Amino acid sequence: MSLLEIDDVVVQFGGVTAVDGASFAAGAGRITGLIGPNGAGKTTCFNVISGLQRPTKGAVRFDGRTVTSMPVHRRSKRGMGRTFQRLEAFGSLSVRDNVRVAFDIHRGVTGLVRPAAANVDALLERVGIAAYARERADAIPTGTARLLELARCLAGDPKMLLLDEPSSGLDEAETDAFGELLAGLAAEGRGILMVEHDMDLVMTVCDEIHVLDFGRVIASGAPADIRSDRRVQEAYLGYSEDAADDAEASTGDADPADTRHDLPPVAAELSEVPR
Ligand SMILES: Nc1ncnc2c1ncn2[C@@H]1O[C@H](COP(=O)(O)OP(=O)(O)OP(=O)(O)O)[C@@H](O)[C@H]1O
Repeated sequence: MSLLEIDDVVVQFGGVTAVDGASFAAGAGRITGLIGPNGAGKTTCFNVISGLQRPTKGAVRFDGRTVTSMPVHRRSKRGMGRTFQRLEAFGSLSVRDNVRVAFDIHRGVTGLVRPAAANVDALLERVGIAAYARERADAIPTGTARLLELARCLAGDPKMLLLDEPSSGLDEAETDAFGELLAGLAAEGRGILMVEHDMDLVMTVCDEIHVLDFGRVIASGAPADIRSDRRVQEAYLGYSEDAADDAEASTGDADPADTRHDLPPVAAELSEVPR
């Protein structure tokens, strides 16, 4: 049994089916990617997993227990931590105080017992933002603010981290360091499930990837399998490379890949991932 299991989840918003019978799992000690084109249902799945959205149908199991109807704070207490696309830190507090408050919140302590300063500073150091400790949270760059979100989440010592576009705003060197940080967190036995548009990062760090399209899981597997999966290529590119080769062989037409500069960045990146 995996640490996190999503079983046949459906979410309908009026006439819109955002998630359409999705089932997938994410294990302890593993980095699992949840990818898919815009509007595929990734954020809605995250909301169902973390408890912000009640599914129309289906179940979520976490750490051996069905949590489908469990409120957000109880899931959090059981070891589920989440970061958001929008940033949640207290803007007027320093980076260090934001992490200090997160320790307090997770321990249910308000002001009476302070977390050891060493714990706060060690966490800032670990996620790579110690240099910003004294800065106001609303004055730091977006990428750094995302790392602050992660630090606040880690203050709760979660078994499972749900990360929504964690690398956006990071430059290449910061993204490499972030990938190493994720690998270290997984090596400690934490499960990581992340929605991420940076395909290089996803393909480098994930042990397993689930691909959503129109609310359905269209492929699950190791990065190498996902890269070459015909349905995934079709979902991102509008055609598969096998089909393109077939068409070229029969008509002599130009390779449709020549039009890839018109594709959204994520699709272009997927097509450029080395095989
Ligand atoms: N509260 C809502 N009310 C109505 N429709 C919604 C709502 N939330 C999401 N949707 C629709 O559900 C579908 C899935 O949206 P969702 O945000 O989960 O996709 P996503 O894969 O996270 O997209 P993106 O990569 O652009 O963030 C979309 O068609 C979206 O417009």
